[in-house]
Amino acid sequence: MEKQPKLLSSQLLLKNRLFEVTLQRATLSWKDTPAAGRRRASGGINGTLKVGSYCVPVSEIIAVRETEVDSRTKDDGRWQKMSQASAGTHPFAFTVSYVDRGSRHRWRCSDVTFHCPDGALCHQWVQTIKEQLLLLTNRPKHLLVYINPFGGKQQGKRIYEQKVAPLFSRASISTDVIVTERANHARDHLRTDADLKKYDGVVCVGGDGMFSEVIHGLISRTQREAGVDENCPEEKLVPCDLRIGIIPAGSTDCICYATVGVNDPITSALHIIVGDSQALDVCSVHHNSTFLRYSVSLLGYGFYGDVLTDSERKRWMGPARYDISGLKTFLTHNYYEGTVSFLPATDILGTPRDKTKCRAGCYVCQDSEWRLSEDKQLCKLDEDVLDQEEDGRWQVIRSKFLAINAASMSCACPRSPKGLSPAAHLADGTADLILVRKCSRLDFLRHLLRHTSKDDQFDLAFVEVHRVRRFRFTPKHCESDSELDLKESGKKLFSHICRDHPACGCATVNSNWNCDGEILQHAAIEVRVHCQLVKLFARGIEELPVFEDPCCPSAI
Ligand SMILES: CCCCCCCCCCCCC/C=C/[C@@H](O)[C@H](COP(=O)(O)O)NC(=O)CCCCC
Ligand SMILES: Nc1ncnc2c1ncn2[C@@H]1O[C@H](COP(=O)(O)OP(=O)(O)O)[C@@H](O)[C@H]1O
Ligand SMILES: [Ca+2]
Repeated sequence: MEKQPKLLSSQLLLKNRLFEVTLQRATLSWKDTPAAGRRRASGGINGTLKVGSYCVPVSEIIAVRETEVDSRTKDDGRWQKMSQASAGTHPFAFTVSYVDRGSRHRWRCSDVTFHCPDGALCHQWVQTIKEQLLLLTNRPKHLLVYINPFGGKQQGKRIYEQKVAPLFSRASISTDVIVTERANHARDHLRTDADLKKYDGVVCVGGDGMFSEVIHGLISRTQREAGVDENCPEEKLVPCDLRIGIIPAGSTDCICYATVGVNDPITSALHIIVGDSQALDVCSVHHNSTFLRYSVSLLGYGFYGDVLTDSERKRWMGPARYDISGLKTFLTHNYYEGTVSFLPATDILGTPRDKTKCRAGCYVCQDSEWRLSEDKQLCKLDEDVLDQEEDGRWQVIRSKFLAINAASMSCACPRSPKGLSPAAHLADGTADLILVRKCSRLDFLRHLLRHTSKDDQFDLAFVEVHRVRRFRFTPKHCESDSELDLKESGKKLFSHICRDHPACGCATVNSNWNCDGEILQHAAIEVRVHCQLVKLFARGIEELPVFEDPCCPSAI
C-alpha cells in the first residue's frame, strides 16, 4: 500500500512525558518515545496515562486551541504540576478536544494538551489541525435550537445551558435559541416563519413530542415549497434537507435512545457537532383523505393509546405518569374490535423476527437507500403498474385486539432497552405491525414483561408481527362525521362509567391512537411509510466502541 505523507510529526510533551505526535491519514496519534520510559509518569489522559499509543480520527476532534502555559497546567478539571524543567524547555502548548467513548454508547468530550518547545511549532500544529477540521463539510456551523421548558422533568433549559451550549461554543457553532412559549410554537415557526436558509440544522431540546413538532414543521414546509399535497395519501413526499438534532429532555425520549443508544444530552450534542447523519422513515397518517399526523416511532392503538390518554391527565407527575397509567390500563384490560388491512413489504432483506439489529451503517437500510435512488428513476407509468400489483397483495385481519402497534423503528427506550420491535430498522421504508389479540391478563403480562428481557415477545400464540409498507385500521364501530359527534357527546358518559368501574368490562367502544406520544382524533386511519424522509444528527447505535475495535485502538 502506498505510504501517505505525514502532515506533521513532532516530539511533544504530554504530562511531562515525551510523545511522538503525528497527524497523518486524517488521524491524530501520539505514542510514547523510547526516551519517555526514563521519565517519571505523572497522570495523563483521564488521569492515568498508560504507556502506549493513542489515536483520534480528525472527524472526532471537536476543537483545537493554543493554551496558556503556566508552571502548573490545568487538565481534566484538575491542576497538574508541570516540572520547572518541562515548563522551561516546552513553554508553548495547544489543547485538542475530542470525542472519548465511555460505556454503553455514552460519549464525552476529553482534552489532551501537548507542550511544544517553540511558539512557531505550536502555532503550526493548531493551524494544521484547524485546516483539517475545515475540510469536514458535513459539520453544522449555524443551528436553530428550540427548547421545551416543560418537557420531562422541566429541565430542558438548564440541560441546554449547562451541558450543550458550552460544547457548541467550543466547536464554534453559532445558534439562534427559541424557548417555546406554547405547544406547537416550534412547529408553526418552522412551518412558516423561520428563515431556514440560514441554518445547517434544527435542534430540539425535549422529548418525542418536541421532536414531533419539529418534523411536522419541516415536512409540511418542504411539501408546501415543492407543491406536494399532504392531504393526498398517495403522494410521494419530498425528503427534508435540514438535519435534526435531539437533545433528550423529555419523558420517554424513545427517538433519541433508538438512534443513539443512550439518552444523554452530552452524547447527543457531540453527535451534532461531528455532523453525523442518520436517515429516518416517517409514517404519514390519514383519515378519509385528510392528513392527520406523521409518526417516526410508535403508532399504538389499544394499550399504548389508552396509556397515553390516561397519562395526559397526569402530566403534572412528569415521566412517572406513564408508570401509573400503564398499570391502570393493564388492569382495565380493554380490548377493541376492528379490521386491520396491510401491505406486506416483500422486496426487503430483513424480517421482524430475524434477530438482526439495526446498527450504524446497517446494510438493510443501505439496501433500501439504494432501492430508493433506483425508484426515483421510475416513470409514472411504472408506478401505476406497481400500484395495481400492490392491490392484490393486501392482507386483511378482523379480530378483537388488546393492542395494535406499528413501530417504524425499534422503539427502544430506558423502559424497554430492546424496544417494541427489536429487529425494526430506522431507514428501511417499512414498519413492523404488531397485533396483540384478546387474551387473558396473565398472558398479556407475559407479553409485556418480555419487552424487558431476552425472551421473544412475538413468540406467543396471540401475537403476530408483519413488516409492512402500508396499513389501514377500521374499528368495528367506525365513525362517520356524525357518529364522531355522537361519540364526542357519549364519551364523557362512557369514560365516567369505565373510570369508576375499571374491572366491570364495559369497554369503551374505541381506543385512541398514540402517535409518537400525541393522541389522534380518529380511530379509522390509513398509514403509509415514507422511506428516509428526514435526517438526524445521529449515526445509529454503534456496534462496538472504537477502543474495542482492533482496526483503530485508542489505547494499545
Ligand atoms: C410490566 C412491564 C411492562 C413493560 C412494558 C414496557 C414496554 C415499553 C415500550 C415503550 C415504547 C415507547 C414508544 C415511544 C413512545 C413515545 O413516543 C411516547 C411519548 O414520549 P414523550 O414525548 O417523551 O413523553 N411515550 C409513550 O407513549 C409512553 C409509553 C409508556 C408505556 C408504559
Ligand atoms: N412552551 C410549551 N408549553 C406547553 N407545551 C409545550 C411547550 N413547548 C412544547 N410543548 C408541548 O409539550 C408536549 C410534550 O413535550 P415533550 O418535549 O415531548 O415532553 P414529554 O416527553 O415530557 O412529553 C408536546 O406535545 C409539545 O408540543
Ligand atoms: Ca423502518
